[in-house]
Amino acid sequence: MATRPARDLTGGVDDPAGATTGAEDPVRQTGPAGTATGPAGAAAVLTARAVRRAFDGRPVLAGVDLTIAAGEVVALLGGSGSGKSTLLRVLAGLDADATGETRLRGTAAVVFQEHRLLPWKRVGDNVALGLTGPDVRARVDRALAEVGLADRRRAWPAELSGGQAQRVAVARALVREPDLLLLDEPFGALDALTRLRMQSLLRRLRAEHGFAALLVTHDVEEALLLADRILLLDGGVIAEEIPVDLGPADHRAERPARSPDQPGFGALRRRLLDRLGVPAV
Ligand SMILES: Nc1ncnc2c1ncn2[C@@H]1O[C@H](COP(=O)(O)OP(=O)(O)OP(=O)(O)O)[C@@H](O)[C@H]1O
Repeated sequence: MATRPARDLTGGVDDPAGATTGAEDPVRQTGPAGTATGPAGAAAVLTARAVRRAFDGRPVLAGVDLTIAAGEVVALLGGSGSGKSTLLRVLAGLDADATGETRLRGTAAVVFQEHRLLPWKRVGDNVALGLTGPDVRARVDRALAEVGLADRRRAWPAELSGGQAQRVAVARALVREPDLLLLDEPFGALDALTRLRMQSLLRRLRAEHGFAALLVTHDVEEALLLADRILLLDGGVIAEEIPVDLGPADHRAERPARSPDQPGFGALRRRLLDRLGVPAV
């Protein structure tokens, strides 16, 4: 039984700028989230219950439950093939074959590891895809300025570096003023320095816009620096929930408020790596 989703999911796979979930989607998507609350007592921006997905009869998601509070940054960790991307696609409304229930309050936008820009459209037109209204140009300009690319509106995607293209992908998500950003390894393909810059950009944008985020990452350190909470996906379920008890991530700060050198960081890092089966070196 499907209900019409009260959500506007954009930046998706099939239509990078305008993917909205269909009414036929068997994941029951309802909204608004009503009285559901997240762990901190804040209203939930996303609630998922009993999400299941199998491929060729093999269950990958076997009853995932999760809640993300408004403004909360949650990292999703798990071994390779544990189903992180599958879960993110389901939550984004991009998987018609999953079952369960998701509730989104507001708007979500997705950023993938690959920028997924349309090569035949200029940067500004990529960001504007699917938007309507008299102020589209102004919104696009603002979003590009926020990611530091105000001067690249008329560039072609092929003229951009990997990091710049990923910034455009972030602008394309941002311009939709999302309540929730779904990030699937968004910096995974970037070199280490660019990755740090993108993490810093994400922190600044999060501070300015207050969106919640679900960040799929392989990088335990990235999760510990950015997230309020870490979810571990294992055996098709959220096997563990780890509050990041290292002080607030404070996304407003110029520099990361947390550091790998601070007390407790190493122990938490080791615990997560152990949990992921990564041997100590
Ligand atoms: N379209 C598909 N058809 C068949 N199997 C799939 C499909 N998509 C994902 N799978 C399988 O589901 C499992 C989970 O894949 P998924 O990409 O969600 O894992 P992941 O945790 O994101 O992995 P990684 O960390 O390596 O990116 C894998 O075994 C994968 O082969």
